Amino acid sequence: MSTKADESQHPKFNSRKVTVVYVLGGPGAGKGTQCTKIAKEFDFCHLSAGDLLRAEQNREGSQYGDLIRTCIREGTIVPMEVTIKLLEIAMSKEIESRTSGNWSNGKGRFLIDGFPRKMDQAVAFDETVCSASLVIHFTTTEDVMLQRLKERGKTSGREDDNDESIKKRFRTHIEQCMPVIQHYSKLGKLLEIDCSGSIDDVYELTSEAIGRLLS
Ligand SMILES: Nc1ncnc2c1ncn2[C@@H]1O[C@H](COP(=O)(O)OP(=O)(O)O)[C@@H](O)[C@H]1O
Ligand SMILES: O=c1ccn([C@@H]2O[C@H](COP(=O)(O)OP(=O)(O)O)[C@@H](O)[C@H]2O)c(=O)[nH]1
Ligand SMILES: [Mg+2]
Repeated sequence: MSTKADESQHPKFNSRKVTVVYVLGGPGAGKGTQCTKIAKEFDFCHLSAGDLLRAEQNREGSQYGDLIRTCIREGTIVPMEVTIKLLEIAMSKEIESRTSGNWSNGKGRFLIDGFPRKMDQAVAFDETVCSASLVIHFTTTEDVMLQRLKERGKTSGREDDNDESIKKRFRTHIEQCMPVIQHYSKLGKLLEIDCSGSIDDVYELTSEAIGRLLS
């Protein structure tokens, strides 16, 4: 994978054709869980930035494997060029592969889960790939997130679902991700959803918001 900038006109996807929803929230808030459900009901493509990074980390021949592994373990943010390129490639592939229904004529709907987590990524993605239509922020306490991560850690096999990494990820969320959330709040694109309740309760609120966006 090369991160060399291409020379096409920016942004790559027109936000009137391609609907992008960023899904943010602290580690363990339930972003992935809600995105999976929304993608099924509303014909969105769910792209988890973390999953794309983990796949790139494990890809034979990747020049970014060690960098990604270190960032994930330390709970820091991988340089934006890497993550943006992975997302852009995944979006292009999905649009090319779908030719009917909501996706005809190069249209598309994407839930971008766990991205952008830092201001530089937010500005660069909006300007060069696609401007987000909506930003969902799942909010709850660190205690709730910690319990969920501990439970997930029993089976996830993730190198960052341990006490030390979790502490660092909480700090990164406050220091790097909260400014992104404030940025979208100022732009009037932010929707905060309390995710303290059950998966079904949170889904009810989330699906209502997506329904409004698409209506
Ligand atoms: N509303 C909820 N109530 C209880 N557990 C939840 C809820 N949402 C998600 N979980 C569980 O918490 C863990 C973290 O959820 P996940 O979707 O992976 O969060 P994130 O992607 O934000 O880190 C998973 O084990 C998931 O099954
Ligand atoms: O845009 C992103 C998204 C994720 N990550 C890294 O990937 C890790 C795991 O992200 P993921 O979204 O999978 O974690 P979750 O919040 O779902 O637990 C983060 O802590 C970061 O180190 C990153 O660098 N940039
Ligand atoms: Mg996740």
